Amino acid sequence: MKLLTTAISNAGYEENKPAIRNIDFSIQPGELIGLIGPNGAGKSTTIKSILGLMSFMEGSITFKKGSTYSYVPERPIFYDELTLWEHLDFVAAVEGLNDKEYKNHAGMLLEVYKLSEYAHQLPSTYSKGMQKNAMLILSLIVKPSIYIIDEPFIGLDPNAMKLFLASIEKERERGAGILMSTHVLDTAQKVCDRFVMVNKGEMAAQGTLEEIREQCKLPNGSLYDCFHMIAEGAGT
Ligand SMILES: Nc1ncnc2c1ncn2[C@@H]1O[C@H](COP(=O)(O)OP(=O)(O)OP(=O)(O)O)[C@@H](O)[C@H]1O
Repeated sequence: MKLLTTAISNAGYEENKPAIRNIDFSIQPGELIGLIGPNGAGKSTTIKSILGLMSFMEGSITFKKGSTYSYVPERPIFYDELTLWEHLDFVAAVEGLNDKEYKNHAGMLLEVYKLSEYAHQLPSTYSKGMQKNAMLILSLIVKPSIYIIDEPFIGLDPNAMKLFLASIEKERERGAGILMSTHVLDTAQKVCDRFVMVNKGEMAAQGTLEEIREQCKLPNGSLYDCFHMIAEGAGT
């Protein structure tokens, strides 16, 4: 039972100028997939294709019937004039969440992420890490089937990183599937079930670390070694 299947023949920003080609993978319930690749490889373009934001795309993106998703962008985006609680109320209204349930859930998340005392302030007054956590809370209260998370680790202190990993672990146990793009390879190696490695707009390797190692012919390599092999076309 797949939550999401991508079969992107090509996608780009201008007609007949594909930025990515042949990106085919799927996400199962409870899986955490790492989308890995050097700068400019096509990770964001892959995410934009899944979100239906590319002007030019051939192929298909198939969500399991009834699936919902939350997208967590790398750089948080907020409404200038709404406090965090007002953002939470807004998301709850749009998603039709049960009032009492979401308020309890949001209160608990604000407590965990140490944002309770800031919840009635504008997120624009928060630090970068606080903004990132606020954005995450807004996605968590929806309890979607799928999370699409762009570079979650940048700007998080070690404690916030631990909290983030605990939150996504809980969501996986609930059966959510997660696609996460990141450059933080040592953490990705520890937490992801499978990887999709893109390079120069194409899928260079995919699978478990074991499968990626085989595809890169680096039987004992780390994810970083495999990344380096693919990005530079070099050995370890
Ligand atoms: N808005 C845009 N208009 C035109 N070309 C773009 C645009 N955004 C990205 N590209 C091109 O698409 C290709 C893939 O870029 P993409 O942003 O998907 O890479 P990425 O893997 O997310 O990189 P990074 O790790 O640096 O964020 C690059 O050649 C880039 O120049």
